[in-house]
Amino acid sequence: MIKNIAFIGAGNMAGAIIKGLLEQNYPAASIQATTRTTASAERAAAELGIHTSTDNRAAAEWADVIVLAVKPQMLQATCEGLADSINTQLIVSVAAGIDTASIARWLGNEVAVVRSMPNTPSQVGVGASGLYANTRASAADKAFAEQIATATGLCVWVQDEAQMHAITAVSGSGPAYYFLFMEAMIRAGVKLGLTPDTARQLTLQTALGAATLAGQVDVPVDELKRRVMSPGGTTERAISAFEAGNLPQLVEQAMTDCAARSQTLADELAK
Ligand SMILES: NC(=O)C1=CN([C@@H]2O[C@H](COP(=O)(O)OP(=O)(O)OC[C@H]3O[C@@H](n4cnc5c(N)ncnc54)[C@H](O)[C@@H]3O)[C@@H](O)[C@H]2O)C=CC1
Ligand SMILES: O=C(O)[C@@H]1CCC=N1
Repeated sequence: MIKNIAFIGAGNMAGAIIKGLLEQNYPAASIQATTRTTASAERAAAELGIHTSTDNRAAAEWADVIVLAVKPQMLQATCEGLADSINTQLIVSVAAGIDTASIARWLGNEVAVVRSMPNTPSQVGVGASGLYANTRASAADKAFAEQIATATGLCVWVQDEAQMHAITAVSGSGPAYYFLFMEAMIRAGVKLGLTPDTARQLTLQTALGAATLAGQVDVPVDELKRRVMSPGGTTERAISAFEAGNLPQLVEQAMTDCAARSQTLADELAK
């Protein structure tokens, strides 16, 4: 189904979703976005090929669906500025932390709100989004939010809004963990004598191969790991070094800190 979608904020995340939608042939004429300054609106229009402006209210009034894609710290002021322009539009918020009750309150209460936690691979059709809907959202609202999410990748619904913090820790922030790991592997490959280009190509293809294999065979990831590790061979040494450095515990700590930050944003900004 085609509806008019206004993105309030046209930064990294909105840009990734818009590119993903356009890639799926969603009509550019049915997407608008706003930014804070005229210069950034012009940049976004040139990059995305859609109508942009700095007029949140005009975009909201044009839209059937409003995607809130500003920083969490900007969300309250942005919603309060939009409140008079909200009638029957569906609100989709991608802001980390902030709960649907706060968003509805800032917009005037009787509002259907779907909270989405997408990630930047949405830009190339392999995003992963977690969705939660408030009780005002109809089946049609949920279906449209799901349409946006599935146009850009995989999506899962949660019934307990508190789980959005964990989703942020797994998939919202997750791409950055893999990029950090790739960065480290490329650097180590170069240190071991490869050219930067060769190290990069092999690292990226290996990440893609591992994720594709894990997704396509019905084998748990620990068993897939074991199948790479010949007893007394090379991989065993690498895995031993990761375990000696407590990599699994470090990952757990990082994700616990990430989820806690999401909760703190909610506590601080959504009073
Ligand atoms: N970057 C990511 O990987 C992800 C980000 N998010 C969420 O997406 C939201 C946006 O994050 P990013 O895109 O990374 O930030 P960003 O800084 O790249 O983009 C923010 C955008 O908001 C615009 N903006 C600021 N104030 C505005 C206002 N009053 N009216 C209209 N536009 C305004 C800016 O001009 C900019 O285009 C955040 O709430 C974040 O929690 C969610 C999932 C993943
Ligand atoms: O780092 C952040 O706060 C946002 C939310 C999830 C990914 N990026």
